[in-house]
Order: sequence, then structure tokens, then C-alpha cells
Amino acid sequence: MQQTPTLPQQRQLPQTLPMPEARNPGIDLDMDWVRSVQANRSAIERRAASLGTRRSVKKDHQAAWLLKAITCIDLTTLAGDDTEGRVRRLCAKARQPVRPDLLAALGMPGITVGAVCVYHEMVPAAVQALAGSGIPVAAVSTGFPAGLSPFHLRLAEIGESVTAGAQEIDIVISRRHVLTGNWQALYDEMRQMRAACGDAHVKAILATGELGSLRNVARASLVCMMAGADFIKTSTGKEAVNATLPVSLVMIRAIRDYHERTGIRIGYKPAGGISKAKDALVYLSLMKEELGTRWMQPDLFRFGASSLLGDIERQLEHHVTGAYSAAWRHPLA
Ligand SMILES: O=C[C@H](O)COP(=O)(O)O
Repeated sequence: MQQTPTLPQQRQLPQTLPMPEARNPGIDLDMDWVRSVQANRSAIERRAASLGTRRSVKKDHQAAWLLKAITCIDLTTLAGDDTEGRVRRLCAKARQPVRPDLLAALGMPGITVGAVCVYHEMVPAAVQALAGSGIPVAAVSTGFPAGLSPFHLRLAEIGESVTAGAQEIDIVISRRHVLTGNWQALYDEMRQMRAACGDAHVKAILATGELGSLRNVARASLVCMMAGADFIKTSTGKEAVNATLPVSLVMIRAIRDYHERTGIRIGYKPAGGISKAKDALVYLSLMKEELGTRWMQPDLFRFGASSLLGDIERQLEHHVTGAYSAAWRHPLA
């Protein structure tokens, strides 16, 4: 049975996007629920290992999925040597993520990435460069990546990013609250950060590589959702271990549980180290299998990635022309 979208269906993408989800208002901290959450590492690792080996989308279906993946990318630059010029070039790429002749051949002119993700200082340059495009700017605020600056300054940074025009705020949680089991502190912190974001959507970065166990990842995911996170995100990209499939399974299943109990859909953003088109396909199929096609839309799924787009563009070029170009021909993606 054919289960993947075909290219002709995918061409309908701009017309068939669902209504954006209502925001997550959050719920009271439910410690019974939090304490009941477990994670069976060996079962999770077995399931994760089976992904990418069992099913693969090919040809037109693969091109359609790769185009879908592009619309879900938070095109990111988070480097100490970022400049306004680099951000402007990144934004130009966000507006036109694939060569126009390739998009025309694929029947998908006009697609863009999901958002551009930058440090607070680069928000004005990104907002200006994306004006009129409809592409939101996401700011990593709250003392990214460690999140250890004074709490009032982290809240103030959120406010400044929103004032500068960021429509999405990627906050980092205090890992110590998870490592010490202080779920009330994590909940309160997240709640205040959510409030500081106002109308801007908030993604909670768990920095899963620093949380010690999959059970902690599951519990932290749940607490952040209870406190009002619109998205939960794996990593800053700066930890020693960033997005992985086992961690993704745990977070995605936490999203599923939260939806089943509250009716609220939370988005998922794996981030850090996702740089190959084939990895993007595995993540998309994971979303489809665990949560369903509704979670394959950019309002509920994003890749946090600085270099993934270049490899996807290479694969699409191969799909259209039959030839691979050198990676250097796809700069800034
Ligand atoms: O949130 C996004 C990450 O920082 C990007 O990580 P990456 O440079 O490994 O793609």
C-alpha cells in the first residue's frame, strides 16, 4: 500500500497546510504523572536502530519528502563570528532555499524554510532581510547555550528579542533542575519564560545530551509541556551529544502522551548534527509513524540545522539532473 506523499500531491503544499495549532496554554504541574514516567532504554534503542533500515522512500516520493523537509528547517547560524552580512546571506537562502530551475522542474516554486534561527544580536538584521517573506525569525534567548546567566537577565533577553521582532524564541532550560529532580523549579522557570515570550512561540531546548538519562529526558519533556512550551527541542547544537534517534523517540512519545491526555499538540524540533538528507528522511518517517502526518507540518515539526539544506539541495539536483554537484556549490546552507 502506498503510504508516502507523491510529488503531485506535494505540489499542493501551499494550499493544503492545515490551520496552525492553537498554542499550548499549559496545565498545572502534575507530579503523579511526572513520577509515573519511565523510559526503557533497551526497548527504545532497539526501536531506534530499526529506523532507517526498514523503509526508504525513493524517487519522486523521496523528492517530495525532501521538499517537505526544507519547509521544516529552522535555518540556523549560531556562531561567535556571526555578522549581519552572514545573516543577510542566510536569509536570502531561506527565501530561495533551492535553485529556481530545480524547484521549477520539481513543480514547487516558492517554497521557503520554516524559520531563520539566530542569536539575539542578529535578530534585527534577520527581521529586515526577511521582511515581506512570511518567514519568522527565531531567537535563541536566555543565555544560550548554557542558560546560566541571571534569571532576570534571561527573561529580559526574551523580551528584547520579541521587541526586536523575533516571532519564535528558543529558550534553554536549567539542566541542574532536571539533574537534581527539582521539577517544580523547572516548571516555574519554563512558565515564566513562556509568559515573557508573549505572543512569540516558545521552544524549550532540553539539552538532552546533558540530562543524564532517557527517563530524565521524558520527565523534562513532560514538565516543559505542562508549563506551556509550544515545541520541545533536543539540543543547542553545542553539547557533546545532540539530536539522536533514541532521544527523539522518548520526546515524541512524551508529545503523544501529552496530546492523548490534554488534546494539545506540541511541536518537536531535533537539532544539532543533522546534516544529511537521508537523516532528514528518517526523522520525517519517525514523525509519521509515531505521531501521524499532522506532525509533518512546519507548525509542529522543525529541524534545527545549519548545514542540512545543502545536502538536500544536492540530492534534489541529482533527482532532477541525474548528476551530483560538489558540496561547495551549495554554500551557506
Ligand atoms: O539549533 C540548531 C543547532 O544549533 C544547529 O546545529 P548544527 O550546526 O549541528 O546543524
